[in-house]
Amino acid sequence: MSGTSSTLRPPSDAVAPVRHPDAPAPGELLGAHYEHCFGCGGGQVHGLRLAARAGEGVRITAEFTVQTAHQGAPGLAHGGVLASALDETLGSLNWLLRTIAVTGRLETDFVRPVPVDTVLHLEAEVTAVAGRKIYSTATGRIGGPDGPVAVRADALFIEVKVDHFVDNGRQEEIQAAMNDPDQIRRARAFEVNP
Ligand SMILES: CCCCCCCCCCCCCCCC(=O)SCCNC(=O)CCNC(=O)[C@H](O)C(C)(C)COP(=O)(O)OP(=O)(O)OC[C@H]1O[C@@H](n2cnc3c(N)ncnc32)[C@H](O)[C@@H]1OP(=O)(O)O
Repeated sequence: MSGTSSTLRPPSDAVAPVRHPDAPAPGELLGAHYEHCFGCGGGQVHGLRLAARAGEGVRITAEFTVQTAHQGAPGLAHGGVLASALDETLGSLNWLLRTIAVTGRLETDFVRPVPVDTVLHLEAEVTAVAGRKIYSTATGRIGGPDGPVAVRADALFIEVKVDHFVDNGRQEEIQAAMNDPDQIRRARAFEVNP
C-alpha cells in the first residue's frame, strides 16, 4: 500500500518550479553542501557520502552505496538510512532553485529490501512551488538506474534564511561554518539572488 497525504498535495495556487539561470549544468556533480553533513559530507566516517548530479529542468540524480554501518537487519539497509538518502537527494534539488530550504515533511514507501553493498540509484524532481513551500518527489532503484523501485518518497521543503541555521545550530559548528568564507558566501548568495 502506498499513497501521499493531503498535506503533500500542492495547493491550487502552486506554480511550476523554475530552474535558476545559475544552477549547475545538467550532468554536473553538486558536491557537498557541508563537509560534516551525514548525507553528503566527506567528513562523516559512516555518512552516506551521497553524490548528486544536476539533471535537466529541476531534476537530480544521485547514487548511494549501502555500507556495513548502514544495516538495520543483518545484511540489509536500515529504513532510516534509506529515508536519509531520499531526504538528502530531495534537499539537493533546492540547489537548482538556488533556494535554502529544510525538510518540513517526508513520506516514504519502502518497497523492496536493500542489501548491504547495493548501489541505490536515486532520482528526484521538484513538482510545484507555492510561496515558501517546495513540493518534490523521489525514487530509489536497485540493480541499475532502470532497475526496480526499492524506495520512494514525497516531500515538502520550506524555504528558510541563513539565520535559521545561525539561530538554531550549536554554536561550535556555526562558528566554524561562519569562519569558512566559501560556506558563508555560498549561503548568502542564495539569499540575495532571486
Ligand atoms: C553559517 C550557516 C550556513 C548554512 C548553510 C546552509 C546549508 C543548507 C543546508 C540544507 C540542509 C539540507 C539537509 C537535507 C534536508 C534536511 O534534513 S533539513 C533538516 C530537517 N528539517 C528540519 O530540521 C526543519 C525543522 N522545522 C522547522 O524548522 C520549521 O518547522 C520550518 C520547517 C522552518 C517551518 O517553520 P516556519 O518558518 O515558522 O514556517 P511555518 O509558517 O510554520 O510554515 C510555512 C508553511 O509551510 C507549512 N508547513 C510547515 N511545516 C509543515 C509540515 N511539517 N507539514 C506540512 N506543512 C508544513 C505551513 O503550514 C505553512 O503553510 P502556509 O500557511 O504558508 O500555506
